[in-house]
Amino acid sequence: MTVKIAPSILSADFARLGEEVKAIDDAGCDWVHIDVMDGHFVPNLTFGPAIIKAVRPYTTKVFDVHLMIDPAQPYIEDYAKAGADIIVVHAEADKHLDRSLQLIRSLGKKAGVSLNPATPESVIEYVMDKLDLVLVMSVNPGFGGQSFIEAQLDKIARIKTMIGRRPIDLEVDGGVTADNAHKVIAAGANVLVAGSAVFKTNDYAANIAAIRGSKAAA
Ligand SMILES: O=C(CO)[C@@H](O)[C@H](O)COP(=O)(O)O
Ligand SMILES: [Fe+2]
Repeated sequence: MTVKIAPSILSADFARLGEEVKAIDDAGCDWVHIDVMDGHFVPNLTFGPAIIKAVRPYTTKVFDVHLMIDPAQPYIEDYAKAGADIIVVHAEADKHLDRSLQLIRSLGKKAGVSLNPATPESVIEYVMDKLDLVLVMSVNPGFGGQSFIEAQLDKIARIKTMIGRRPIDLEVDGGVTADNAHKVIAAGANVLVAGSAVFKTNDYAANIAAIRGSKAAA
């Protein structure tokens, strides 16, 4: 299975965001992960659609937009127009998840749902046919640089079983590093988000390659 790496630009230099997006593209990333936070669903504030639109010309790679906002539904169209390719809403922030997923697809975008660490996988059982991606949060959302919550490995494996042969990506976000990525992949993930592990040094290509090549310590 080919694993995709989606660097989170939450850890990029915001003063040079366009150049940073180009740099991770040049460094061999697969997708660009964009963390949208509202200071309400999560205790932090980040980008709105205007910033996404501004950095869109710096790469042709997939924009994977992780909406940590409540409510999300009224803003979905704005993020679609700004240049998102995948729009991910949080199950906990959406009273009408089924409707949001339908809306995202009706705008011609891929629809994803994200689950906080304490949220059970059962919330996606009746929307499987409307999903293109499931994002398992392996930290509590809001900040980069936190430690991976090991209990999520079991949830990743359960969701992998639920997905079966459906064409649904299984993305894992939070605390993913070259040291633990192999466990996340073994549990069933095929898309890894990494913020601090990619942007920690200037050699983004080496950092991405290290996550891709992650192996258990001998
Ligand atoms: O959605 C989030 C945080 O809420 C993530 O996308 C983080 O930005 C990942 O950062 P690291 O844990 O990899 O540093
Ligand atoms: Fe994220």
